[in-house]
Amino acid sequence: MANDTLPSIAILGAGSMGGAILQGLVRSGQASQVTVTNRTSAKAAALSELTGVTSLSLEADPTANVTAAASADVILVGVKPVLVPELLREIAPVLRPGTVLVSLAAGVTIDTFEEIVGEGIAVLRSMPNTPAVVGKAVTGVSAGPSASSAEAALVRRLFETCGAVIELPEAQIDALSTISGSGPAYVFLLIEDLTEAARGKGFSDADARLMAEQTFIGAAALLAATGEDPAELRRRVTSPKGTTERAIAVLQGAHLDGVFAEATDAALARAKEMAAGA
Ligand SMILES: NC(=O)C1=CN([C@@H]2O[C@H](COP(=O)(O)OP(=O)(O)OC[C@H]3O[C@@H](n4cnc5c(N)ncnc54)[C@H](O)[C@@H]3O)[C@@H](O)[C@H]2O)C=CC1
Ligand SMILES: O=C(O)[C@@H]1CCC=N1
Repeated sequence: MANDTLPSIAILGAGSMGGAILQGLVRSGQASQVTVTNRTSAKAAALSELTGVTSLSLEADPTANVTAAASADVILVGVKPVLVPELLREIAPVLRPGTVLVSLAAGVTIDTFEEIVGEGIAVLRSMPNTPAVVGKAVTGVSAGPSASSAEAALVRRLFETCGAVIELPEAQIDALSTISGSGPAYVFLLIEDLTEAARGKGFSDADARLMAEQTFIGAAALLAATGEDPAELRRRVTSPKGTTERAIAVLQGAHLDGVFAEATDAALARAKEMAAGA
């Protein structure tokens, strides 16, 4: 329905994250017009097959970012954090009053955006994650002082095409990033390590992958379908005096909770370094 379609969108730097959002958006059927940019023509070609997507490369057209930004109502900035200021300086001259500018970048503040693009442009900061590809992202969104509540609602709607949205103050977005932004990588690491444990018990690569991966997929689907507390679902696997109990004791003895606290603290410290320009 026309009312459900989103205004025109540009994704500048449609790599792992920008490309995941692109796929979620296209999958939702709510994107009317999306233009994406990448450095190389090969990357651009890979995205040009998607319905309703115009895919440009800097290799073929060095003004691609300016072209894409000039035609969009909402611009997602998906380049690496270190490249953000240069990209903003490049597009600033073609931004129109009412353009909504959304950062995907870790550790780049709304202040940095506003300083470069000036007044009249609504700036919001987001922290999505790659399950956006399948519409199962978690995205944190912080609206800057320049963004109206209608603009914040529009950005929320855009990210809801890719999954769940949490609105939060900018002061908390780096902390959210350490959980859900980076989180898929933690899950994949656990899957890799469980697969390795299966290989170590003599299973073929194919069987080891199947048993580890399908266990994660099945457990996540069970959690989603039942809405039960994970601790309760764990209890249902852990028979008293049984085998799981021994394995859980080892994992808890290794202080997995402390390891996660330490890992997420390290990610948070890195976000602060990045915001300071390191
Ligand atoms: N990968 C992830 O899971 C997440 C990444 N982010 C943020 O997303 C941003 C991008 O990260 P990734 O997607 O992982 O990196 P990536 O390297 O996969 O994607 C960046 C893309 O930008 C393109 N690019 C480089 N220079 C460009 C330019 N001047 N103009 C247009 N395109 C250009 C490259 O072709 C590349 O495809 C970062 O700021 C990161 O902090 C945020 C949340 C999660
Ligand atoms: O690793 C990074 O810096 C980005 C932000 C969260 C996930 N990937």
